Amino acid sequence: MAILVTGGAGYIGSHTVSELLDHGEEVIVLDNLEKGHREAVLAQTFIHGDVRDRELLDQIFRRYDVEAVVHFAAYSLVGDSMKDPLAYYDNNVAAAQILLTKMIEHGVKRIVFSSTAATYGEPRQIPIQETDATEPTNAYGETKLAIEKMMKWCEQAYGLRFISLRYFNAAGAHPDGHIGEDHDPETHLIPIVLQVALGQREALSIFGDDYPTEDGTCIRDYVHVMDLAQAHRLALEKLRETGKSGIYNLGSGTGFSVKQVVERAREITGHPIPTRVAPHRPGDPAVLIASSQKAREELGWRPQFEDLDTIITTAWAWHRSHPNGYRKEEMRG
Ligand SMILES: NC(=O)c1ccc[n+]([C@@H]2O[C@H](COP(=O)([O-])OP(=O)(O)OC[C@H]3O[C@@H](n4cnc5c(N)ncnc54)[C@H](O)[C@@H]3O)[C@@H](O)[C@H]2O)c1
Ligand SMILES: O=c1ccn([C@@H]2O[C@H](COP(=O)(O)OP(=O)(O)O[C@H]3O[C@H](CO)[C@@H](O)[C@H](O)[C@H]3O)[C@@H](O)[C@H]2O)c(=O)[nH]1
Repeated sequence: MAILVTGGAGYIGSHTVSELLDHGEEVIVLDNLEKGHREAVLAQTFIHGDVRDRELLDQIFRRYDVEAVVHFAAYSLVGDSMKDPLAYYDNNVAAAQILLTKMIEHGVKRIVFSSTAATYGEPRQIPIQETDATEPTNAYGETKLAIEKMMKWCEQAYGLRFISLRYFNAAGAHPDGHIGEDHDPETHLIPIVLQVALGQREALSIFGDDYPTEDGTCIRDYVHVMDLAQAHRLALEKLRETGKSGIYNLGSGTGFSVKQVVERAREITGHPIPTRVAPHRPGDPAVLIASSQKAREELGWRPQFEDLDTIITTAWAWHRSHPNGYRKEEMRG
């Protein structure tokens, strides 16, 4: 029996595929490579195609004995989603609707889904718990929440079993150094900070220093990508063993401001990392910090790379050895 991983050529998907392979799972990756990288795909079976391609999904589900789907494929940028929400409804909500339809048609009833802290919006309490109100402040979070609700109704109607993992801010790289984060254009804080340290950018633009936080910059909960990968493996096991659906936060439980991240990166890289203050980015909540107690208790999640220094150190090792991401050899050659 195989696990179908959509978006397995992307950042979190590729690290999760690595984790699943290390634990003896058979993995099939489906990715359209719009954002992902062929070089990041560690699975033996790679299908280059789109989740919205109904015929392709029919072929995949007919040909392979798929036990469960891990669904990463999506658009995932807060700022982008405010400029073009319809693209997010198409690639996130419509794509999930097609995927779920085909899963149900072919009798595949287990899914682990990449959800997000952005489903909560501006939190009413910190740390955020799964039972807290979900009022997204950006279109991206809204699309992920819509998919969670779609899965809930599919459970009632068709017996789908789902685990939705609401990640906070994914960061870091595989400790082996062979895969890491490579988005183009890069918009995420930690890789941008490290690109400044590498001399690829002049300075970091801090999106607002007048938020209601101690130093005025946004606070986020950074969680190591390998810890996210572990949680997906455990979620699959949980679905197999209990058949119980659920929603789980995944974060470290500790928040760091943009300025604090820059400070730690200065220390670790030995580079001054200049910054300048820029306007707020639309859709950004001031503070997002997770309570991940439920994941620890019910999934048995045990993060191994919890502190920010480990996150930045593994990311720095990847960026230094792959200054142009997966295009390293090509650029040199
Ligand atoms: N990076 C984060 O901090 C973060 C936090 C919370 C949730 N998430 C979610 O985790 C998932 C993965 O995020 P990531 O940072 O690895 O992003 P990513 O862009 O690196 O990976 C997404 C992958 O999906 C592929 N893809 C997108 N649309 C597709 C489609 N229609 N058909 C086939 N393939 C398609 C892309 O080519 C890419 O390889 C996303 O669903 C995202 O919303 C990410
Ligand atoms: O050049 C930059 C980039 C980011 N930031 C700030 O840094 C923080 C983190 O930003 P970023 O790394 O872009 O992540 P988020 O916008 O918080 O979103 C990430 O984390 C969310 C969960 O919290 C996920 O849902 C998203 O998919 C993922 O992109 C935010 O306060 C940004 O305003 C800057 O100040 N300057």
